[in-house]
Amino acid sequence: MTRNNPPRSSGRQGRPGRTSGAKPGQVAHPRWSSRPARPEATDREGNTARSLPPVPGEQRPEKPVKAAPAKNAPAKAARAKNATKAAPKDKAPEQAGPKQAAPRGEGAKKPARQGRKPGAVRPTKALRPAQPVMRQPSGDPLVGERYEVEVGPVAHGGHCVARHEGRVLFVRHALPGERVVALVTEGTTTSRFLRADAVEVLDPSKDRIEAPCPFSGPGKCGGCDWQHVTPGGQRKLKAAVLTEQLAKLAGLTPEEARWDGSVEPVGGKLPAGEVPAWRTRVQYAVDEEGGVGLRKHRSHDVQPIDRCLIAAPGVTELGIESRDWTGVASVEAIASSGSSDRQVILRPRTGEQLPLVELDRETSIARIDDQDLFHRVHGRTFVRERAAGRTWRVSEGGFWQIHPEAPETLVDAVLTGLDPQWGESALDLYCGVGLFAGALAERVGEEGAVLGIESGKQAVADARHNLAALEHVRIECDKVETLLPRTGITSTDLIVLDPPRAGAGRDTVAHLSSLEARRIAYVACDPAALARDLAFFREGGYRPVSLRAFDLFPMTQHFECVAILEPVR
Ligand SMILES: C[S@@+](CC[C@H](N)C(=O)[O-])C[C@H]1O[C@@H](n2cnc3c(N)ncnc32)[C@H](O)[C@@H]1O
Repeated sequence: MTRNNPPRSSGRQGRPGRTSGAKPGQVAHPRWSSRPARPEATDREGNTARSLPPVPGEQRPEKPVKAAPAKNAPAKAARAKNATKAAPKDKAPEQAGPKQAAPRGEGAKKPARQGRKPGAVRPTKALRPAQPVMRQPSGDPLVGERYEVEVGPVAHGGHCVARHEGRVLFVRHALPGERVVALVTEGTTTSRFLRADAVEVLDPSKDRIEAPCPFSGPGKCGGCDWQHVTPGGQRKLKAAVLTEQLAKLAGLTPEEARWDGSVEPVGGKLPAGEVPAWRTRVQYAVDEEGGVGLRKHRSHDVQPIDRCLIAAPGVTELGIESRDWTGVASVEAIASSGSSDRQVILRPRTGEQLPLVELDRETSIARIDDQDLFHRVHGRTFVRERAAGRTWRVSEGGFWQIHPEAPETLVDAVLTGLDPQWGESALDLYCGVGLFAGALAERVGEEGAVLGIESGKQAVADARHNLAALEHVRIECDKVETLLPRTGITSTDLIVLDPPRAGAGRDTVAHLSSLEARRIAYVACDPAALARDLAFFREGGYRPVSLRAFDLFPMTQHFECVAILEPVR
């Protein structure tokens, strides 16, 4: 059992965090050394590696420690300014109030709302969450209309396409070839398309099954898209989406993309009706009564649940669903698959104090404030994961693949595709806590060089910690599109890029295409962004020589791809 005992002191204390992961010039591989990397790259706020915030879990000095001697006074002054700016982030967590997240049904009384503390600083306007601008849709509303339709092909986004009297409908909970009654959930007479749910299936597909999850279905939880589909049927849908996106956005057939047309199952094939419990990170929403659930599709409404079937056993055993979370807006549960580490990250409702949390297992607890800053409440500020022969520290807010087998699967696909050689130089872009950088570094050896770029400061601190023993790895903190042109690197042997859902974009792809890499591995979680960027790579003289797709998000529309590109000769 874990209780988030209020922190005793007002801040983390001790020695300073690690400074730069590599000495200037240390990774200057011959092919990069024509214009060496800047000795002190800065992140987008002007911090250098030396002025980055200390690493949680390591100790920090009570007083600011003097930065290492600066080469020039202005840089030193800028660092000092940044250190001052960063100070509020390291503020001590407030004392937790006397409230308790008791098991639901124990009748915990709601304490009175707490007002703003005297002297507390109100966030500036820019820091307050933006209010969505609600546009009044034109035309007459069609929500609630029911149309009998023939369901057409699956589309990117977890729905199928149907038509009714010339109007396009995106229908969820349907399957291609089915005849269904579609209930319109969004749209008007002037909308380009309508959104709808299949509420009655008149002619079912052979891939349809009874959804194993009682919270899945029209108007219910938005977490899974394909609960009503056999595992094989889900992978066929994903393959159809990838085929369509490649054709539409890259002008490529599966053959031209060097893809065998399959989405590979991960973690063994399951019989229809069995749900893989793969989700090692679950973001729960909390309703007005303090009950947890998951968000409904395209809605802030909460679908109360008593269990999420795709949650990993390590998440389920925390017993999150059986507690009263009054005063809390959201609960994120993380169960490491590489260690016994468990972490729960709570976001209190505005103006509410954090309740005292009791869970069914030993768990680290953190709090996120109104400005999205993390505060340690109890235990560690990170979880430890295992992959590619290494232990990885992943701090709060840092990226780690959710499926327990994803890191190994993707590292294997990347290394197989790139076939790194001893002494080669490599870039790991959008490197997170350093997963691919670490795997590449082992292969290229100390004669080689690996540069990782990542914009998240804490992820960078984790990556530097995780790869501290590898002298030929350097991690820099900034946006790829900002830093890469400033590194002075004009060529490299290998590139891995694993961008967020939006992809890398035209300018970054153009820059990467100019680096004369022998091979590029593109790890993609969005098939549309991948296809668009493959078209940009073609403009830059690169073509896919292999493409693989992995079902790393079973029961949902999502999947992961690894494309290996080579220069067109
Ligand atoms: C899909 S994750 C990949 C992380 C890592 N490769 C892994 O597998 O664990 C994308 C990462 O890119 C970072 N990121 C997002 N936008 C970025 C940008 N413009 N420049 C650099 N990093 C960025 C995110 O913080 C995140 O860590």
